[in-house]
Amino acid sequence: MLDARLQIVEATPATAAPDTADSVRPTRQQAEAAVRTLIRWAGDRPAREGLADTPARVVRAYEEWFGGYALDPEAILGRTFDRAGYDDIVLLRDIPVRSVCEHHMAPIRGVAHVAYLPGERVVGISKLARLVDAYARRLQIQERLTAEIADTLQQVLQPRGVAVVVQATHECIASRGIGMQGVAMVTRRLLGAFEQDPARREILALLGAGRAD
Ligand SMILES: Nc1nc2c(ncn2[C@@H]2O[C@H](COP(=O)(O)OP(=O)(O)OP(=O)(O)O)[C@@H](O)[C@H]2O)c(=O)[nH]1
Ligand SMILES: [Zn+2]
Repeated sequence: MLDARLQIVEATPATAAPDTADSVRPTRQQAEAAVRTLIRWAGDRPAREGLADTPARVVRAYEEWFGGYALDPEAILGRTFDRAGYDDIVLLRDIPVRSVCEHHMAPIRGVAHVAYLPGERVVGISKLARLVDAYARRLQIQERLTAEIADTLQQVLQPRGVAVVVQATHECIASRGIGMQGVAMVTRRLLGAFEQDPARREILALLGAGRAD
């Protein structure tokens, strides 16, 4: 039974319109039609009363969950300030991470800790949280999310060092597949001065997560 349904679904791409090309953004109407398809795939009827407005809601929700594509992470770090004589670690802890795994399109939830050792300039601390959010609200794997946050901060601000740790749970592990709750994934990227002791040891002690030793 399941195989028969799969065959039907797989047969349709032959009739797909050219506007399904990879780089072309569908219209809102097309996106809503795709949601109706998924509702039918789930086994329900998009026309029933309770689901009538669901495709429009889901499409609006996607604009929030995937709002990161419309943001320019480098521009977020555009305004900087003189470091005012401060030259030690700046750390923003427990920045909420709300992302979506690119393998299952299931939620990734957790926190990011973002630290840097200032060069000449510092950045407004809210911008570190905005930077995390701009990359999180895309289809991601945690490794890329971590690397993108660190690399952008290093490239734009050019501090003496950058450290990013992300700790998150993946709904695709918790509610399907292996079905294990409470499993956390920890990723980190240490750049510049944080690549070597003593700065490496200090930042890992401060972060208390993702330690190598
Ligand atoms: N490295 C990495 N893997 C991830 C991330 N999010 C989800 N995954 C994993 O991506 C993998 C995809 O593996 P596949 O074998 O192609 O997919 P699957 O059959 O659904 O795998 P299972 O989840 O084991 O049932 C799974 O092992 C997921 O746990 C992530 O951020 N980073
Ligand atoms: Zn997944």
